[in-house]
Amino acid sequence: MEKNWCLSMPKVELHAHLNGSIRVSTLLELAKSLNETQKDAIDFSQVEHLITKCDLTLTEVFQLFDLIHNVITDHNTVTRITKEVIEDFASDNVVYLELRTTPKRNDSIGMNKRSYVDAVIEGLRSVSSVDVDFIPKTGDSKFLTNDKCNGNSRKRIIFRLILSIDRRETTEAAMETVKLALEMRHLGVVGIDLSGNPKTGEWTTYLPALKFAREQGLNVTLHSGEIRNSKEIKNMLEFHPQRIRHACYFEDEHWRKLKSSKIPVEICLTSNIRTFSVASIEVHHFAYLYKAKHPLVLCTDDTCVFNTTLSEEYKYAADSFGLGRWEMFELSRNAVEYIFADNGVKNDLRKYFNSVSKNMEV
Ligand SMILES: CNc1ncnc2c1ncn2[C@@H]1O[C@H](COP(=O)(O)O)[C@@H](O)[C@H]1O
Ligand SMILES: [Zn+2]
Repeated sequence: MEKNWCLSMPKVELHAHLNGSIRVSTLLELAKSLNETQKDAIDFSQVEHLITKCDLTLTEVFQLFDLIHNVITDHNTVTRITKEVIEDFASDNVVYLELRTTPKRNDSIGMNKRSYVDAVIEGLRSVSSVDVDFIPKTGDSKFLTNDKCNGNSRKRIIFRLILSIDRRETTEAAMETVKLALEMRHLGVVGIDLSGNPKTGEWTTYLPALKFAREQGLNVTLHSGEIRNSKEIKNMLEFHPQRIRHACYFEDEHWRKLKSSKIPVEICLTSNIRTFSVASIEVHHFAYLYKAKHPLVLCTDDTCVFNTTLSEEYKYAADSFGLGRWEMFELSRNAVEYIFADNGVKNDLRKYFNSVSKNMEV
């Protein structure tokens, strides 16, 4: 058996935040240079400290996000980190990537939500080491079949974007994000996410925007159950989003509702363990849901913040729950059923996974 089969296996990533997935070397380089030019703008030693810390409380995770956001302030940097994040996922053999990011404003440099997302799209266009398929097409694209050009086959990745609403935002700002997502559907925006510090704000603030998104045919995914909040979890499940993330603090009533609803769960093992949202890997709900054959997708959340990759998440699950190469391949293949891209992309991916499945049998 190949040594690093989790790496060579094709994978589908459905839950990764752009700014949380910035390359560590890039973050340190940018933070250092900002610290040298504007001493008061950032505390470099704090970035270094948090980035190398093994366990981070949720409060520290959100402190780190604030530091990252202090560094990533202009369009060119947004473009650069997007390009690098895609290159990194492609090297990890991710063949379909749904990246999410919160559109931001920075009035001092004329950045608005639209220009922020334009800078992300510019990042997709600027990737040269792999082919990035982000424009939705009609019909079968056969995108993942190897295109032999002068004897060289190029690596390809299918990419779709989800726009996030941060729990610090207002109803109006959330609505602006949804309208932007609708305007940018032709550029591969497929859904809306509600994320941000779970200790902040009320999710009902965003209900009008989330309902509007759904009415207009956008997919919705919610961060739910990252902290104990029984009423919010119950109401989120009743909203019936297309996917849900975390599910750490679910109670019996929530599990029953989740299982009968068949809402797929985006599972980020390292993120849950490192933030103490789950006490230990032995009691992680992955095992419970996997046994119940509930729809599941393994994801990274924030590769930079949690110092992980999708291959490492696969290895972690395989080692922790005694799953073999074929079971992990099936987990990856099943994720195709829960992507937000259209049926054309789904069919392409199904065919692709079928074509490589014989290499995965032990
Ligand atoms: C650890 N678990 C988590 N729980 C909740 N929200 C999270 C998160 N990890 C990331 N984010 C959300 O994603 C933003 C960073 O990426 P973008 O600036 O949008 O690209 C964070 O500020 C937070 O709102
Ligand atoms: Zn997340």
